[in-house]
Amino acid sequence: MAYHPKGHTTGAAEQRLAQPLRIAEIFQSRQGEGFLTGTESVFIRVSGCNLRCRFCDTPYASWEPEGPLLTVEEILRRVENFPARHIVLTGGEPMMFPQVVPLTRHLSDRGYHVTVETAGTVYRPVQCHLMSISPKLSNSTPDRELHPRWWKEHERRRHQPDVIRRLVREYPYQIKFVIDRPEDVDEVERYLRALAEIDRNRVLLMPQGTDQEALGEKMTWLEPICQQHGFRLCPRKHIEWYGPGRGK
Ligand SMILES: C[S@@+](CC[C@H](N)C(=O)[O-])C[C@H]1O[C@@H](n2cnc3c(N)ncnc32)[C@H](O)[C@@H]1O
Ligand SMILES: Nc1nc2[nH]cc(C(=O)O)c2c(=O)[nH]1
Ligand code: SF4
Ligand SMILES: [Mg+2]
Repeated sequence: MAYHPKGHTTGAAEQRLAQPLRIAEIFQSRQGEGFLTGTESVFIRVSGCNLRCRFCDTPYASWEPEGPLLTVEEILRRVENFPARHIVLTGGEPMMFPQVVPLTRHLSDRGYHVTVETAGTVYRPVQCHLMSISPKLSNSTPDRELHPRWWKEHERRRHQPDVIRRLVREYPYQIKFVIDRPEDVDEVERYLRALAEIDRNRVLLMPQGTDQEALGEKMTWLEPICQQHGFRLCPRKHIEWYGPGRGK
């Protein structure tokens, strides 16, 4: 137990909540993915992830987490320097960190619309208006020979059906699957059969890729697959608008 200046003690949970968060970047851009595509938003990218996707487009927030440690108060101050009224809390994996609970509460109290981008492996009672879940399929697993430890941890952690069930029960949501090969859609269908509570109208299929060339090639076969299966296509518009790279 730690001494608290107001005269009472604080427990370990309270102490963790007061710890600063590592933040890879805070920037304003247009939401490029999902139901709110096109909406001007402030992106808060938390550094650190419990998974290691082979294709992760933000390795500076997962494989090699970067950025300064900022308190919730400092994050709120920085966010208020931007005009947008929508927030996208992303990462890395924001739901790993208990501080996102007070952060989302303060943002919502200040009138922001809050989207949380998560792989859906950890539950926390955040206060958000859209839970944007991107469950990780088998195509995300890193190479077993190159990364034996992360191969094992990734496989153990990536599929948490009880967390997904709770998130879709408690929040307005969208589900974005990353599709690398046409066969991945069979895995999506098996996934949705096993989690019958997911509404197919809320499912989007997103091509795997970090540049417009790769995304464009995959969309030639993904678009007709989406039509056949009745899923929405999620083209990752920010890459078309701004190109690859950080902070956009
Ligand atoms: C960097 S992740 C951060 C949030 C959370 N860790 C997650 O994976 O949902 C943000 C979004 O980018 C997607 N993503 C990451 N790398 C990608 C890639 N190479 N191609 C397509 N989508 C990708 C994720 O699936 C997720 O929807
Ligand atoms: N423009 C833009 N839209 C996004 N939507 C989700 C993103 C993310 O990295 O979570 C993202 C991003 O990084 N940039
Ligand atoms: S879960 Fe998200 S942030 Fe983590 S490695 Fe996968 S895509 Fe990157
Ligand atoms: Mg992104």
